[in-house]
Amino acid sequence: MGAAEMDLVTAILTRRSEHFLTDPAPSDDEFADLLRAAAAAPDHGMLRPWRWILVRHTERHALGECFAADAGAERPDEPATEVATRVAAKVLRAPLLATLVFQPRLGHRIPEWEQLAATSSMSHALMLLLHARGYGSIWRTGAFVASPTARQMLGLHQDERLLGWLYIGTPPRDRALQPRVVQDVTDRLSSFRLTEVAAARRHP
Ligand SMILES: Cc1cc2nc3c(=O)[nH]c(=O)nc-3n(C[C@H](O)[C@H](O)[C@H](O)COP(=O)(O)O)c2cc1C
Repeated sequence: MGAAEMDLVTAILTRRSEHFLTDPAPSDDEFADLLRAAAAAPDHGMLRPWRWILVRHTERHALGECFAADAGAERPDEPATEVATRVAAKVLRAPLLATLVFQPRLGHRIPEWEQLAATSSMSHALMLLLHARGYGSIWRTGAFVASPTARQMLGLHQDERLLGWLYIGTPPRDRALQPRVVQDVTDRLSSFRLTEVAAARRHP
């Protein structure tokens, strides 16, 4: 990883979900390289309870057809062919669709929610690393994470859960890299004071 890459605060504040992405996307080797770094995210028990399935090129169309097959059943008011065309085209919004699969170790001493937290931490780290390299990404979920057709085509096991897709590619060239307006979240912050506990005990 090059030292010239963006500093951490800049990367965090300038990363945005990118809705329209084009070539180039990272190669398989570059993706693996970034993933090795992202996998350093905190992971209780170091279980790495996840895997990625990369979908590119014409394989995207096969995924789009899975989405269309499942969407058609859910939208009876719209003509089926229109639904199919619209939904199938969604996969063309980026050259690389990295499928995030959660593989919880069931019955493990590390609870499932902690495994999910570790997976989410890794995914965010990966988005930041992609951004620092000049790529854009967006984590997309929606109803298709439950698509039985997509699950079957991608070869998911029964205990695995689809957490969605990182759509990855290059953002438009004129995309301004403005740091976002930092939100005040101090209302989500408090400091515990022992004196308050003592007061509550005295006056319950
Ligand atoms: C788990 C997860 C699922 C998401 N699913 C979608 C989605 O299905 N469609 C979408 O447009 N954005 C999706 N997003 C992106 C959020 O909408 C986006 O992060 C949010 O609007 C804030 O924008 P920002 O990432 O540019 O800060 C998802 C984000 C996360 C973390």
